[in-house]
Amino acid sequence: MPRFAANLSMMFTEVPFLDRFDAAANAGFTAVEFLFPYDHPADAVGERLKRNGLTQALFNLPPGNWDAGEKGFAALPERFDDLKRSLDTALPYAKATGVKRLHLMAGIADRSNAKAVEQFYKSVAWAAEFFAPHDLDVVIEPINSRNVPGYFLNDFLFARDLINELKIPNLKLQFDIYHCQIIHGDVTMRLREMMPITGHVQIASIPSRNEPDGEELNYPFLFTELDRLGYGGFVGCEYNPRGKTVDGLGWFKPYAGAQS
Ligand SMILES: O=C(O)C(=O)CO
Repeated sequence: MPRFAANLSMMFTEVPFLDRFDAAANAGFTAVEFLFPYDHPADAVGERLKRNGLTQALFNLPPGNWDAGEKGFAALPERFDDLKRSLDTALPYAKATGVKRLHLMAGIADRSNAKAVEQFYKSVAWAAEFFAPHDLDVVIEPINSRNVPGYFLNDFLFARDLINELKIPNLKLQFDIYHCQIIHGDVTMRLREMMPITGHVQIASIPSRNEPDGEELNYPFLFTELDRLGYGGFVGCEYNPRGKTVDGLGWFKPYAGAQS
């Protein structure tokens, strides 16, 4: 049965960030993920996690100025120094939370620009090698162009080829089923193909990005498929609740008893 991680950047936003750990644990989650913890001291984040007996499944490396539209630097040659600094910033948070994987964001850049492609390969390899001695994986995630216009990494096949080409053991794919369905469709066949390189999975309904309980995809089927494929990682609930977070957890009830 999949082990679900509540995404605390999108779920439980009824309460302040640090209180969302308590809320997720009270709702039956044993793991959490979020986008960025950097507004809070690493120790405070680690303390909330441990107090609630939660596992940190994932978080993102610093993206630059998110509110100004920055979405990471990995494909931006002129921001390589910022990228290197972002790895140092994330490390204390990784240590405080015990997380085992970090999402490296690509940034807004044109994939037909050879310099951006070259820089992305370089940054990805640099980050993976930086984190390897700390027993941390780096994951890269294709994101659909409707949610993030201009995002460099908007193609699962490009990500797959890069991972297979670089052959860096701690470099993996973040397979967000929501993005895959919007970009390519044929989600089950792509999960089957890409499972060997997948380090993290995320979910949301399509097209609304709400609870995974209806709309375009049959999630109970996909959860069984993840089990059948032997996926032992986390399934991040990266969705915007339609109303109050707890009111939308009907989909989670059949799985809540088996989350330890
Ligand atoms: O936008 C997304 O899907 C993300 O996971 C950003 O990290």
